[in-house]
Amino acid sequence: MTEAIIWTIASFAARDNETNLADLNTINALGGCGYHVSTKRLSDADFSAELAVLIAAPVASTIKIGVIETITHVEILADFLKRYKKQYPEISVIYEPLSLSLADMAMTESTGSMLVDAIKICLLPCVDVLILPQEQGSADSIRLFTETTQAINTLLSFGVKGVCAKAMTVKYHHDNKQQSIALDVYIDAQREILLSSPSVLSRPSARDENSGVFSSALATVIAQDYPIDDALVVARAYLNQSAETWPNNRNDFPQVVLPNTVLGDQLGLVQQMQLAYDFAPCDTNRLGLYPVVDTVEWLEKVLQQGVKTLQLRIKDKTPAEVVEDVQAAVALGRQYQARLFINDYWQLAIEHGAYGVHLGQEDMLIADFVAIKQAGLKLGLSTHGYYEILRAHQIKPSYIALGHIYPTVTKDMPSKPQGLQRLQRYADLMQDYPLVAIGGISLARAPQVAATGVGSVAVVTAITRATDYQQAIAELLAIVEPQSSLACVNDE
Ligand SMILES: Cc1ncc(COP(=O)(O)OP(=O)(O)O)c(N)n1
Ligand SMILES: Cc1ncsc1CCOP(=O)(O)O
Ligand SMILES: [Mg+2]
Repeated sequence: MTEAIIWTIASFAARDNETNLADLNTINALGGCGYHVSTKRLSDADFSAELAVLIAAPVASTIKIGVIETITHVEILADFLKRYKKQYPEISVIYEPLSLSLADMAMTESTGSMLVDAIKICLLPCVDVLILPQEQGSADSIRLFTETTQAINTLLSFGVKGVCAKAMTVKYHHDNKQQSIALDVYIDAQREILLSSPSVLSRPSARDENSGVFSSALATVIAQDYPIDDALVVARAYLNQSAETWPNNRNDFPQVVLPNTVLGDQLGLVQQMQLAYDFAPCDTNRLGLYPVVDTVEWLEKVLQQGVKTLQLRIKDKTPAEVVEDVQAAVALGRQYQARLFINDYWQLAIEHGAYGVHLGQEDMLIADFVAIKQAGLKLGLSTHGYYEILRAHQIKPSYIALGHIYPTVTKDMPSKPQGLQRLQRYADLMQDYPLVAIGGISLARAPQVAATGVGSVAVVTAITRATDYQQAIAELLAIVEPQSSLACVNDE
């Protein structure tokens, strides 16, 4: 893994050393390596010279910008960033101007401040993520939320790629009591993310919101190649804790706000999803070896080798053609007392009484989760990182699948492979769940995957393309289920 290099460029009117230290501590705590340029009291020529020195430092993965005090510094920096981004298009620029408010920044006409105007015109088009504090004025949460999303959309029109309005205090009603939470709202062209955390007052150990630590944390996580949604979640968890380590306590992580929840309803989120919560638990937290196959013939072959968790994943037939396969699959699952999951075809799974269904993130928008839950089927959900794991956790499925761990030839994946370190982090964070690792897991890789503590390893080609599938299953079972008791599971 290449080193995560973060450059920080800022001038602080007060508390310089304290703030710079907080930045660098954050970067170190989260596994990055920071290089800092302080712009304070620098002449324009000296500022340009400092930036030229930075060019000689190791290439940045992300650049964090804090307070920039003068119009010419803004112009010099914007010019520098434009040139640097041309040379290194992968680089991300995170900007947290601290003293500027969302409302001021989002004004379309001039604010009367030439500095703010210069920031909007010159700097924002070079910025990937702008982080602004939310004004705490309104007692009406829905209005505050609506105004915030409008302000963010205005800012996006200035050319910044994504905007996060951070730690907005939202009051809402739950169980006849008024609750107060801190809400982060992030919007870019592809996504809108809402994260809720306990209010700052109820978290005495939380870090100072106005110290620039959020953007340093975000920059450091992005520098390690985490996508923006995951980086937001980790940065928020870091702010919510006091420890100077990568966050790993679930209490510190935010909750993803979904429609059909008390908070989601009160924020006026549109209900596109038929969501249900708290699915039937699996009969074990350790689902063991989990072959995923595309024919009834393969189901029977793996069942004959003692497999107790398996999935029928058919991608090349019409729904009508699949009916008989699902029927036969359910019958086999019963005969072998195995946990049979049906991928995608949740209606057929309900109709024919499968043990469970496996669905992906996109299915959350279209599948009827209420019907799946009411039918008593177990639900497995795919996830591809922190954000999706927390989103799945809101629904409390029967298991969470974590993927893809290694490159896979079986499915075109839009995301990058997670790798073992991330898998270990997810396994530690979600250890109370049945977890399934999937994607590119070969016989040779299975021991390291199992050692992360996930109770189940799902494979396709490790079995279906093995020269001797029976031997492959025996060896995989020995790795994943060393103390397998082969308990009956369908006699409930
Ligand atoms: C155990 C397990 N994990 C993940 C997947 C992938 O499911 P999904 O995201 O729905 O993608 P498709 O399999 O439908 O292509 C899975 N099937 N099983
Ligand atoms: C269905 C699926 N979802 C994520 S990776 C994957 C395919 C896993 O197949 P293989 O074990 O052959 O990499
Ligand atoms: Mg699917």
